[in-house]
Amino acid sequence: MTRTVHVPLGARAYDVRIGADLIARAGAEIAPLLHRPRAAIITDETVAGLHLGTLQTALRAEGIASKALILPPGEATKSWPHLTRSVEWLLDQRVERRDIVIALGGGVIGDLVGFGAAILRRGVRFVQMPTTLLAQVDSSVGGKTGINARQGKNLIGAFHQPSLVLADTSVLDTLSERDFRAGYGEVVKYGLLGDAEFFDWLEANAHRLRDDIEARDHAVAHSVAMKAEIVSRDETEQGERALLNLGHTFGHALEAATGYSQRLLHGEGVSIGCALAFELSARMGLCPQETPSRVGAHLAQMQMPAGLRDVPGELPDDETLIALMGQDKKVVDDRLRFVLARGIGQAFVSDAVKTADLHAVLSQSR
Ligand SMILES: NC(=O)c1ccc[n+]([C@@H]2O[C@H](COP(=O)([O-])OP(=O)(O)OC[C@H]3O[C@@H](n4cnc5c(N)ncnc54)[C@H](O)[C@@H]3O)[C@@H](O)[C@H]2O)c1
Ligand SMILES: O=C(O)C(=O)C[C@@H](O)[C@H](O)[C@H](O)COP(=O)(O)O
Ligand SMILES: [Zn+2]
Repeated sequence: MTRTVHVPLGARAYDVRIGADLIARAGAEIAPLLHRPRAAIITDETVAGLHLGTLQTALRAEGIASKALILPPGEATKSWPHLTRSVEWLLDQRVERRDIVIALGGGVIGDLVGFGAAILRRGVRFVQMPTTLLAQVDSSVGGKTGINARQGKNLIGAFHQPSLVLADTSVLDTLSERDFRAGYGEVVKYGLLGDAEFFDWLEANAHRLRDDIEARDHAVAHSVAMKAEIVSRDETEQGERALLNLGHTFGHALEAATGYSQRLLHGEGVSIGCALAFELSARMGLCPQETPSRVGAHLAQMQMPAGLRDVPGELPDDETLIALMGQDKKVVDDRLRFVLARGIGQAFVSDAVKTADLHAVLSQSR
């Protein structure tokens, strides 16, 4: 069964199609968007080895010719050199303003290619074909695109909505345990930020997501529907959309501190960040201590990292981590703003965090 979530953004509205074997049906899904029968695909080496052939065959079956650029896998690819390489390759392919670029891969490829599409000839359309759990529940939807800087995560980018998202949930079978688990960090985030019932469901069912396609499709579709609702009300993060950043002030600082390396994946940073945001909320008297304990118990049950102690190797001191948080895009007038919570599913944005509480939460988790 294929589920469809519509993202109602007026002239930039699009569908997110979710279900098994969508890559094999991609030609028919994409053909109506094309003005001429050709498409440029950008992907990474791992995904190319596993799924590019299926995509190109599906396009060919509909008479669509395609060329592919294959980039190295990993967070380091979300950087200037690979942006330059991608955009220059697209220009070499003579991709025109009415053509379509396909991003086939995880959040790294989606963010990079989406940004490339945003700036190519001042904006060409693109299709997200997310192949990780993280990309299917989060990064392929909502139009945040960009690359990392030495100074911080996603600091160079643009809002550029895709024209279509095809989330083939069967491709998650080939994902490593670690990447699947990291993606779960963004799934659990939705329950924690705004849907206590979904968190209850995850407590009971999350262990089934890896092997049970029905449970997986439900979790992906529910997450995407939540994101679509928030994004449709606040496309460019003037307010409510910041809730989707739960856990990210901590997580992004940790990713920068570990050099965007395999030491800490984005979803792992988000998992740690969510745990710390709830600890901070309890310390500030916003919610009872039982709430972070419940969050921590679920993360432990799912074998998710939940503290600084779970990051392998040395981390910088608290001052350095807090300085890294200073580059967060939620900062206003030099003041950090955190997503905190009054309970599970009751997140809000606050600029009232005392540095002493921040230090206490960070050092307690080392
Ligand atoms: N734009 C947004 O709204 C948004 C939201 C969340 C995260 N992000 C960004 O997403 C990125 C993380 O994305 P990610 O976790 O998907 O990482 P990723 O793109 O690096 O993918 C993780 C790994 O899985 C491999 N892979 C991908 N699909 C596979 C498959 N089906 N089978 C086997 N291996 C596969 C990749 O090659 C890679 O090695 C971060 O840069 C983060 O900042 C963006
Ligand atoms: O879509 C959003 O909005 C999010 O915040 C989703 C996050 O999971 C994602 O990691 C996003 O890229 C972070 O945004 P940023 O503005 O803090 O870079
Ligand atoms: Zn994220």
